Amino acid sequence: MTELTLLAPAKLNLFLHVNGRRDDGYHELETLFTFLNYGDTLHFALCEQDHISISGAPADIPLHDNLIYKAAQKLIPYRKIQQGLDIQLVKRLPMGGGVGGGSSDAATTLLAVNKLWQCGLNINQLAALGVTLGADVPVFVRGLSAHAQGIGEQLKPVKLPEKAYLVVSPGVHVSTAAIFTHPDLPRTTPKLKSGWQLSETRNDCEMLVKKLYPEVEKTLLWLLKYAPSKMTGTGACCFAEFDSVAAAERVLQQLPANWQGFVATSANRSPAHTQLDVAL
Ligand SMILES: C[C@](O)(CO)[C@H](O)COP(=O)(O)OP(=O)(O)OC[C@H]1O[C@@H](n2ccc(N)nc2=O)[C@H](O)[C@@H]1O
Ligand SMILES: Nc1ncnc2c1ncn2[C@@H]1O[C@H](COP(=O)(O)OP(=O)(O)OP(=O)(O)O)[C@@H](O)[C@H]1O
Repeated sequence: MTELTLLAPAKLNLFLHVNGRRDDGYHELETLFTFLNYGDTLHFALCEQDHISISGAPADIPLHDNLIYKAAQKLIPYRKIQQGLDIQLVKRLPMGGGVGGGSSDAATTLLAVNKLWQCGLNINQLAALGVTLGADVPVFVRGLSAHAQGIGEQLKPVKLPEKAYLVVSPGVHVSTAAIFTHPDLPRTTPKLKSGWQLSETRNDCEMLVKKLYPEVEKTLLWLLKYAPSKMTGTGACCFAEFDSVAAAERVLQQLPANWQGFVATSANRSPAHTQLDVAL
């Protein structure tokens, strides 16, 4: 195999509870991850030059800071093929949107490059490399919708009803680090007890982000007119849940002009994994 094209799907946090702060500054979380059949596309090709090049990346991310580059670098010690990589990125996911775009790009890179360079690492090894790149990377590497604890890396796969989602990006960039270091973030939600229901959950970051970014509050108020809605991750994107793609599309048609949105179905298995199975 010399080339691979894979999706780097979006994730949604169907809820996000902050249970406490650890000594290293990271937060103990409880969250429910699902994947969407929508995301960035990454094309990987082996090349003769021993380099890693990326085309199509947003201009404001220097090559060495790109999580795609960092993920490929992690695999260099394991490669069996002395060839470089030319990577093409089609960026669709809003950055700093809470849909995990950078983390998903990193995970898709680990999955694809592990094959192209014949590294032979298993999923546990790739997830362990992934968490050094970001707390959200392991769920994308493992590729199963999951209930997560720890910093988001302790994953228990769960089967969720597959729904249609309208995801709206209010056009503001929220820094995950800024939210997690803010003094007003609530950090004391108790762990859910067994038998918990989604109706008893929420996104603990939502109130603070709405206060700091009025556009996020406006977006949620607008979506709530049509369907149950929440913010994902630390924002800024918000999502509304529908029983059909057609119902979600009807609301997308009415989206105010200054907001971006997309409709996608959820998936219990990451589309990157499904595509990888087909390619192998
Ligand atoms: C909020 C979520 O999107 C929920 O899925 C993730 O937990 C964030 O995952 P991520 O973007 O991959 O996070 P990282 O790149 O590891 O960290 C970004 C910033 O968020 C903080 N952070 C992240 C995850 C976590 N459990 N506690 C934290 O306090 C980190 O200190 C860091 O300053
Ligand atoms: N390939 C990449 N795609 C997007 N962002 C990247 C990438 N590489 C590095 N980054 C950096 O990571 C930051 C966070 O990007 P990302 O889109 O993952 O945010 P997010 O959706 O809020 O993530 P999360 O939900 O995991 O908090 C960006 O602001 C950017 O500086």
